[in-house]
Amino acid sequence: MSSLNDFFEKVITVKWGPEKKSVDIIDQTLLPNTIKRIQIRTQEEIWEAIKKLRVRGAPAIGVSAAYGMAVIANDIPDEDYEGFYTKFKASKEYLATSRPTAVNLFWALNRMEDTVKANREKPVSEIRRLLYAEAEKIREEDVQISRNIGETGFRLMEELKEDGKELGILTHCNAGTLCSAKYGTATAPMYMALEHGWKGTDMHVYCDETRPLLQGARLTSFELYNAGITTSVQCDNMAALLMKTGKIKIIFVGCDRVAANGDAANKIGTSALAVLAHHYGVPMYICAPSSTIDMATPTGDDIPIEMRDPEEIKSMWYKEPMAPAGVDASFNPAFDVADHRLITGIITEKGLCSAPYEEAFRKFGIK
Ligand SMILES: CSC[C@H]1O[C@H](OP(=O)(O)O)[C@H](O)[C@@H]1O
Repeated sequence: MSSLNDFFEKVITVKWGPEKKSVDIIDQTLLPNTIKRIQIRTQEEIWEAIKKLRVRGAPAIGVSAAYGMAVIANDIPDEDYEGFYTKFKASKEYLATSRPTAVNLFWALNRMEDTVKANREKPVSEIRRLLYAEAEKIREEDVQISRNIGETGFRLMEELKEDGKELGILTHCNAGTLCSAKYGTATAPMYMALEHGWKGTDMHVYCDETRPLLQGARLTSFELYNAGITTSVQCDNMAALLMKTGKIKIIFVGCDRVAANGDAANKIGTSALAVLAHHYGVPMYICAPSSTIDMATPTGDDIPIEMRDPEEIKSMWYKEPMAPAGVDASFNPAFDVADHRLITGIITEKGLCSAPYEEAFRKFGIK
């Protein structure tokens, strides 16, 4: 699978910049037409990259925040612990304000801070080294987490595959390599299918374009096409007819935060997909690294939903604003919550969770 790994290398979301003094990310706002890598170093540059979705997707936000804290810590001049930690914590709390929904951001930042606090007796120079190591550990863990999720998802695909027919799969937004360290979450089953010998034509991935920022059309179809997987894009409002006409046999989506009861926050439109999938009897799976499951959040009603600039609806991707001057876009929530009662299963790296979800999470040791 060298060509696929070559592609993954080309679009790797987060890696060290020169001499590890910056974070090198692919600027996803320019994809698919321009593949441009940028180096970010200061807390302001890292905050802006997350806020503007130059790097995006819960796992990738976590990894980039971890890498970001390592390079920020490297630039803190203080050699005394108190001075170093004070500046470190201020930067950590600043990065935590970049986006509110993806719990991976906070989980990764806390894990970096824990690394500092656990080694307070060591020289600051050693703490800086340990922060780089912890960031790389978070990244390496994400690769294996994706593979585990992918293997479980692939087994579900195998159960549905009919000889000689392409398996119709629907995705929403981008939960692919561009939202993670390598294999993604919702796309990991497709990538594992290729590793298990499936041909790209054994499946057909229908990518919701995913208004307003078009992560599906711009990013997921870009990934899957380059992986040689049959893929097409459709308007979000076409998913119902695809399900009604039997084209979709399974749905895989990512998530930004899963509540303890299994309610899953994901890109806006996911809750509608869950209602449609339940109505048409199409199995729908949330692909969720356990770091995205937040047992401290009881239900989906408690998940903070990021409200973005409504201008993204009116003028993004249009030569001219789509609505008459003076007509404002009403609101622009970046996420909504799929009701746990409509979700067929939640695929974690520890295994497939079925309802009742809180019980299933606890059985897998998810705290
Ligand atoms: C598995 S993370 C992918 C998840 O993140 C996306 O949001 P955004 O592009 O705004 O970062 C979307 O919700 C994806 O499903």
